[in-house]
Amino acid sequence: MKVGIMGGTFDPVHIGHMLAAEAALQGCTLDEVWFMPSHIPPHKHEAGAGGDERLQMVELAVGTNPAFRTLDIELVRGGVSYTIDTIRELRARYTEHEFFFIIGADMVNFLTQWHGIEELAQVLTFIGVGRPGSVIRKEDLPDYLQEKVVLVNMPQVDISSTDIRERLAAGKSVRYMVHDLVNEYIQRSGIYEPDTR
Ligand SMILES: Nc1ncnc2c1ncn2[C@@H]1O[C@H](COP(=O)(O)OP(=O)(O)OP(=O)(O)O)[C@@H](O)[C@H]1O
Ligand SMILES: O=C(O)c1ccc[n+]([C@@H]2O[C@H](COP(=O)([O-])O)[C@@H](O)[C@H]2O)c1
Repeated sequence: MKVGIMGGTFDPVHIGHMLAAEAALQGCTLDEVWFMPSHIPPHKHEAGAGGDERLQMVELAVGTNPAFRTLDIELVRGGVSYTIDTIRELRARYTEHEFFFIIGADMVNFLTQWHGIEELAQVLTFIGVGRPGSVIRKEDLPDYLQEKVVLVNMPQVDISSTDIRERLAAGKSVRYMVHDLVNEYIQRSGIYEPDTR
């Protein structure tokens, strides 16, 4: 089975993530995409919402799509979520699966900075999906990575979790930027309201 791992902080999950996953699923004929919230992301600020909350929002966004599922492996492991540790664990657990890792175009140019990138490039293929404002320079990557990065197009949406958190903090609507059920969850739980943190 061909599985695309969609790793992220998902603070919160938004339609850019869903469109990227769908584009990778279709563009690379994957069987499934597994959405995997990180515990502590390696290269950025710690998440605002807790792991359980981010996982719940991802579960709501994935819904009943039979090709999508959620994976709590990094939240369960704790600590900093290095992809190399995760992929080693997944390959040991699912010996028959072929793994792909889906990333936004903004991340492709920084792949060389990932922990254990040479080992990662041996055991999986990265799928880079277009993201507004990012130019993918595959030719700047070392040879061993160029052949392990596949690019797919997606309908471009200039949305980030940062924008969404800022909009919420300013009391603005994020309707249609996130799945309706995620929007309801955010409103009901108040997780991004400044006074609850
Ligand atoms: N609008 C988008 N289009 C394409 N890919 C995206 C988009 N938003 C996020 N991604 C990709 O999804 C993955 C997970 O992203 P992440 O959870 O960090 O969201 P983010 O919106 O970039 O968050 P933040 O604004 O908090 O940094 C990353 O590979 C990222 O590049
Ligand atoms: O392992 C690494 O060195 C590494 C460095 C940067 C990002 N990642 C992974 O890439 C995914 C997207 O990262 P982010 O920061 O956009 O949430 C997420 O699963 C991270 O754990 C992994």
